[in-house]
Amino acid sequence: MHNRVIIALDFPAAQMAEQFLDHWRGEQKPFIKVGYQLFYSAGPQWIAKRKEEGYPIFLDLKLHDIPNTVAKGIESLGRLGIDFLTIHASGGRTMIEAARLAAEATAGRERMKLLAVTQLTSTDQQMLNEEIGIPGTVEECVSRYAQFAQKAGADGVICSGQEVSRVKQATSPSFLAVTPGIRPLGKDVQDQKRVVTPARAIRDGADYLVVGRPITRSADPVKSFWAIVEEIQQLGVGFDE
Ligand SMILES: O=C(O)c1cc(=O)[nH]c(=O)n1[C@@H]1O[C@H](COP(=O)(O)O)[C@@H](O)[C@H]1O
Repeated sequence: MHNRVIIALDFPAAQMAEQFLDHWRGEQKPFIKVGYQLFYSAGPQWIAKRKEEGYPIFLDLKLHDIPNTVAKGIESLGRLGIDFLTIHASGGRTMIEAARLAAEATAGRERMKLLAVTQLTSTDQQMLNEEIGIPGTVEECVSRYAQFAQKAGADGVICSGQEVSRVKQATSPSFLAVTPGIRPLGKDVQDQKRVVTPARAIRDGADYLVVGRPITRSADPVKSFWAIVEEIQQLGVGFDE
């Protein structure tokens, strides 16, 4: 169950990320997400090393470009052995298809899973309609993106916990729903807009939670991590681990 909570390692440098991971010494290795802040400074070899040490890795690069460029980028990442990779659903069907083919072509023992970002959890209804220019509700947009992302070959989506049940209805139970924008009760929402608690996200069908600052900025990160794991464990939802 602890691998259902993915820790966003949003740190500026390798050394800081390593110091943070030292808190887990002697504990089971957590599922870690490396975003581009850390990736750009620490580099691909840092990821390969963590993978060798046994960390499950979610590389969050949110690729969004013409199909050929995304495919070539994925080919370059192929040898790192990452478990999850993000691409933007708004790149369209052919971009996602090209990403899938590249992920298959570079797969070792296990193929990386491609997660299509639907609408960022920092986007609210008004921003979607007035700034981004997409009509309709956030839920409608997210479930439409999830449907075409599934048809194009994505393994799942990134969405907020607010849309997760609708995404599962629009796709299938095995299509992954990975939800950032998680805030335990009483925690500061910061720049996030569509937030839910860990329990609500899992109850509504999320497969994985992505949690950054509520753990990384905690005075006791391991305790904060386990508090979230316990909150979802209490729901008694069965996952195949
Ligand atoms: O792709 C992501 O992981 C992502 C998508 C999204 O819509 N919203 C979102 O917050 N994220 C990431 O999830 C993490 C959330 O961090 P906290 O807000 O600190 O919990 C960050 O690393 C974001 O980059």
